[in-house]
Amino acid sequence: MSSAVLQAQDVAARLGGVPVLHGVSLELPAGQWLAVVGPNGAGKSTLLKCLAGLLPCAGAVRLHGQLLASLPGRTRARQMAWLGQNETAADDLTVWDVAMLGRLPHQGWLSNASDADRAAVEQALRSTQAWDWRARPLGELSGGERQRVLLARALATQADVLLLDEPLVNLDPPHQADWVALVRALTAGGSAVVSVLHELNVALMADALLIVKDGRVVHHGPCASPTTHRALQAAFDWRVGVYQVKDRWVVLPKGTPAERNST
Ligand SMILES: Nc1ncnc2c1ncn2[C@@H]1O[C@H](COP(=O)(O)OP(=O)(O)OP(=O)(O)O)[C@@H](O)[C@H]1O
Repeated sequence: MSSAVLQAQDVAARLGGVPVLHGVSLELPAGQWLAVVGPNGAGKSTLLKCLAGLLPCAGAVRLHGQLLASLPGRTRARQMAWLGQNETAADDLTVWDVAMLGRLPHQGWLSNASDADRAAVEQALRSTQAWDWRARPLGELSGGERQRVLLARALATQADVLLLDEPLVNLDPPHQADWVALVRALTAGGSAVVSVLHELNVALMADALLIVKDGRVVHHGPCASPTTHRALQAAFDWRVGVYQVKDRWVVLPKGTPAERNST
């Protein structure tokens, strides 16, 4: 029996009748941060939606060992939180109410929010520094502020698996750093996080990198491994370089053919 909190076996998906994901398998242990990277159109968001059970797919996805398809919707929503790409949310809802949406899987039909719900929402809003805006309508916020509120909604669920599609969109560098610290705190507490990221420098701070290209996993390995770095450069047609700066790995675009030919 696998100890993975999330497991995908031979997952394949079609969009508009076109196959876009082919035979993806992965295992995510508790306490791990997995970054999913790859070129535009590679199938990263499609994979994340399949893992979340938001898109019909072939193969099997298991959450805590149970087939996702066999889990009641509320159970699944309590165990797995979701932040989608370009999410729309009702702009006239207050920040507080948007974050409270993350508590819906915990609430009874038509029942009021409990003390536990309110405490979870406060903690989530404070952890993304969105607490001060709690009475403001979502529609009044900037792109980055809005993203932090939507992240708080996912955190308020207190799920132990978080699936986040481009969570850093619109976040300035200090808030990207805060996001990394938040993810580290979550994984230290035993949660597992899967994040689709275009910010490769941040992705290389994860525990493991899943590189997707043309709908297939071309590499899955530790972020510090030279094999992973080579696979990352290959996935981007050697148009990026991976360099060590102090104790970090950074990725830089290679502009000219001469740069591309250099190591
Ligand atoms: N409704 C659709 N019908 C056909 N193809 C689609 C449809 N929606 C998406 N696709 C295609 O599926 C592929 C995978 O899309 P997906 O959004 O998963 O890629 P991605 O890796 O997340 O891309 P990006 O980095 O640009 O966000 C793309 O080639 C996209 O054009």
